[in-house]
Amino acid sequence: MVTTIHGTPVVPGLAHGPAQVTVSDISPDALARYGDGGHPDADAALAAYDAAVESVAEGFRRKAASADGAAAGVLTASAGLATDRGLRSAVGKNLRAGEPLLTAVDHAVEKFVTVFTGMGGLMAERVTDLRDIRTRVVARLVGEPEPGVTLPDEPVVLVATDLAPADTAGLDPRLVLGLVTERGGPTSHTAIIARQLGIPCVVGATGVVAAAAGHTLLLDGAAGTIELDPDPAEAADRVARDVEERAALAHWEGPGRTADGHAVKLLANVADASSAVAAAEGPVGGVGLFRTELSFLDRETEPTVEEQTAVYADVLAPFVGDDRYVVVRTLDAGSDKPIAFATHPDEENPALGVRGLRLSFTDHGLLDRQLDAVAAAARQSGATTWVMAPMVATVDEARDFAQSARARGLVPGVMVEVPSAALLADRILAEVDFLSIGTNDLTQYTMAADRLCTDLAHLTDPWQPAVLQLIAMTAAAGERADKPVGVCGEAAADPLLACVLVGLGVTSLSMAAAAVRPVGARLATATLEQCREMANAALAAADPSAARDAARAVLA
Ligand SMILES: C=C(OP(=O)(O)O)C(=O)O
Ligand SMILES: [Mg+2]
Repeated sequence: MVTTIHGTPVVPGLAHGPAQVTVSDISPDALARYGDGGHPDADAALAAYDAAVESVAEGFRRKAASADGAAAGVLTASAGLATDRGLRSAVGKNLRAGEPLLTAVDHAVEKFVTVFTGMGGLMAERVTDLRDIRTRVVARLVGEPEPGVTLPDEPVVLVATDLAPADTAGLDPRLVLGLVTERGGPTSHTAIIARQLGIPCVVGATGVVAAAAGHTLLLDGAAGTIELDPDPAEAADRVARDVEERAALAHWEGPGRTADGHAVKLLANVADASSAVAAAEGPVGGVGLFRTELSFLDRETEPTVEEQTAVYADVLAPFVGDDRYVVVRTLDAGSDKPIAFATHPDEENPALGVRGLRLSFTDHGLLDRQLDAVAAAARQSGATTWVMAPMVATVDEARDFAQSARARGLVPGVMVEVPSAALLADRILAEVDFLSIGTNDLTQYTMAADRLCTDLAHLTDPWQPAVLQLIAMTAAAGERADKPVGVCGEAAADPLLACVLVGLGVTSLSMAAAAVRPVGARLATATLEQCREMANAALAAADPSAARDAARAVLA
């Protein structure tokens, strides 16, 4: 019987290939097994060191050959550092003094670390590289895979405990057919990058690292499953059908609607002018979330109104006309998005602290100046512009924001990210013109689980029935008030969940531009009645996995 491991599905698609296991630590068992290495003398131990170092350096050289610019330079320098003669002679000296090989390497590297640290500046920065080289050499010696992502020669399914941003950013979808991690949730860094690259991905797959090495995997990014050594012919057949289906998705051109013609606005989440220009080329009805704070991550001081106006106008400009509109979110500084000029320092618990709209409690000028800039950018560009506030928890907050926005001729809305806002959706909608549900934070606050905490990935899952219930309440309030209620968290990018959200009554879905076609194509296969059935089935399920199965069963 085929062994199947379950995780959280993140990017739909099938991937079939050998597992390449990426580890961040060398297992204590492997170190213990290696012991003193059993080398007959110092020369034999040094020869083993040379062979390990050469493999590590060769790995760096291969990576450098397929990288460009600064990355290639760094990798070539690492290859040079690994084979450094001074380091080799320090290892040799320690061996001749009677140290076992692993200790000799450790002590030699630490000696160089001390020297480099003392030199300061650029040399001190190489300390991290030195320690990375030591780990790689030790891994080679004890017969474990090198930590970090090593570039595969043939297409693989990449398996890791977790991936660093630098590891994921450079992944080549032609060589990495699929991605599976033990840790991380749907909003983790790995998930976001995989979605952008369109690589089928499952996260939170407990036990996969230990189980996958040496096996061929069939990863199903829609079901969240990883099958070990499936029947090759059957797997190849399933993958071929999936490739065909995905190719069909790539041709979906909108507009967003269900199979029976119920219209749903499909919008893009953007961070700056270049992502706005790219998104505008796709089949989107506009922007459902412009995260303004991301333009100011490196600013020490608040940008002037004129500076802000220029930034916002560049994002608005590509969306003028064609019934398109842009929802600008005011600064969501604080917690996971620290902004030097706005974030309150030294908070005990920043996720529950002064973030988002709460910054205006003590500094209303910050919000006023931003709204002045958004209004000026709207006039300059001629784009239909809505504004919304993040982290709204009370009706008073919504009213205050709406007054400030309307005074400048802007259409006001608020995000529903805090359960209190969902519970009070009717009363909040009496103050504003639309709601946008931020499922990333709504899930975090509903489940009391830090969205960045990889150990709680099963809780930070928007398929949690409690989260779906709050979305249902919010959408129902929108229907009663006849005002739009959208979703702009990562949940909107999940094609199956998108159908559920529409069934719950959500009127627009905003997501990474790369997700729009798969979501649009899936939505076009379900009638509104089926979406409602999926929503009811998901709401009634006991947990996220049962909710997914129940929703899928409606379409089967
Ligand atoms: C869209 C959201 O906002 P952010 O991810 O920027 O916090 C959200 O919380 O779902
Ligand atoms: Mg949020």
